[in-house]
Amino acid sequence: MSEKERILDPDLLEALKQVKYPGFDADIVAMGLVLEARVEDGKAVVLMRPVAAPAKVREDLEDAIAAQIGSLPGVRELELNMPEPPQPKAQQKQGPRPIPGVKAIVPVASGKGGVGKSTVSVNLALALAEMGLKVGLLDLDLYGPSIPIMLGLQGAQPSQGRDNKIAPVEARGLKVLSIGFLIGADRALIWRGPLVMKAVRQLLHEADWGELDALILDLPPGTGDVQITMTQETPITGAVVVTTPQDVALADAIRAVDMFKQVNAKVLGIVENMSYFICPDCGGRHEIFGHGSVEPLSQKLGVPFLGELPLDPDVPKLADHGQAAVQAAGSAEAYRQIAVKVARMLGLIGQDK
Ligand SMILES: Nc1ncnc2c1ncn2[C@@H]1O[C@H](COP(=O)(O)OP(=O)(O)OP(=O)(O)O)[C@@H](O)[C@H]1O
Repeated sequence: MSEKERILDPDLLEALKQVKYPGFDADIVAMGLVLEARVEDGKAVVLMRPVAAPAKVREDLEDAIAAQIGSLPGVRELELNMPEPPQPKAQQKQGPRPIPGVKAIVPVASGKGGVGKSTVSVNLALALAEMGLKVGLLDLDLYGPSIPIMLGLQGAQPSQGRDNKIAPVEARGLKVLSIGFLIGADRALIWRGPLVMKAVRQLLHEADWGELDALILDLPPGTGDVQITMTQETPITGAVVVTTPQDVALADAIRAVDMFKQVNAKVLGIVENMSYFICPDCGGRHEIFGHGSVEPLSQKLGVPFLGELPLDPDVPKLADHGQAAVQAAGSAEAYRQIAVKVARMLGLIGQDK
C-alpha cells in the first residue's frame, strides 16, 4: 500500500497526538512516526516508522501509546507495530541511514536559545578544517538560520550537484548548506511538522556532501521536530552540547544531553560558553555567569567536559561581518582546543596532535 492510501483514523490520531516522544517536546504524530492508525472490530492497529531508540525508550513509548489508546471508547485491543531500524548495511528507505562518504556526523545542540550554539558550530567547523580535515556545516536552525550571516553568505544559493543533488556552497574551506538557503531566514518560523522533516531529510540525504571527515549540524535550541527528525534520519556519531554556566541554561543542557541518551546517541561532551570575561581595559578575568558549573555537571551526567570559551565582545562584531572567532578574535585558541578534543574523540587525528 502506498503512503497516500494508508488509513489514519481521526480519533486514533488525536489520541496518538497526546504521546510525546520520551525526552522530546514533539509528539509522535508531529514527528511523522505514525504511518497508519485504524480500528478494525474493536482492535486498534497502529503502524509506525522504524524507531531508533534504546529498549527502555521503546517500552515507555509502547506504554504511553497503549495508555492513550486504551482510554478510547470502543477499542478493546491494540496491535502496535513499531519496527526496529534497519541494520546499517541493509539500505532501506525508512529509518536512520548513514550519509555515504561522510565519516562523522556531529550535531551541535543546546537546550536553551542564544547560548552560542551557532558560534560553536561555525568555529568548530573552521578549526577542524584548519587541521586539514574535510568538513561540512549544515545549518538546521530553522528558527534563526544564522550560519549564512556568520560566514558572509547572505543571498548565496546552492547549485545543482551530481545526480540532481543539492551542491553545498563552498566557503572558507567548508561545504555549507543552510535551511536559510532554501526558505529565506524571514520565513523560517512558519515551518511545521512534515515540512520540517522533509527539509531535514533533503539537506542530509539529497545533498552532494562528497567525501567528508565531519559534518557539523547546527541544530535549533531545544528538543523539537528538527532534532527528532535528525535522530531518525541518520546515525549520529557524537553530539556537542553547548551551554552557558547560568542555572537556567544548565537545566536545559541536562535536557539536551538526555535527549541524545534517549535515542542511543553518543554525546562527545559539553562546552561552557561565555564562561569568563577578560576585561580589555584592565586585563582582569571576570566570571560573570558563575564560571565553573559545567564541568561538575558533565561529570554528574557522565559525559566529557570539552572546555570553556570566554565571553569575547569581538565575537558578535566579527560574526556580523561574516568573520569567525577562530579566524581573528583573541579567544581563537580556546575554540581550537575544543576542536582538537573533538577531532581526537572522533578518531580523525592522532592522540598526539
Ligand atoms: N563567547 C562569546 N562571546 C561573546 N558573544 C558571543 C559568544 N558566543 C556567542 N556570542 C554571541 O551571542 C549571540 C548568540 O550566539 P549564537 O547565535 O551562536 O547562539 P545560538 O545558541 O546559536 O542562538 P539561537 O538560539 O539563535 O540558535 C550572538 O550574537 C553571538 O555572536
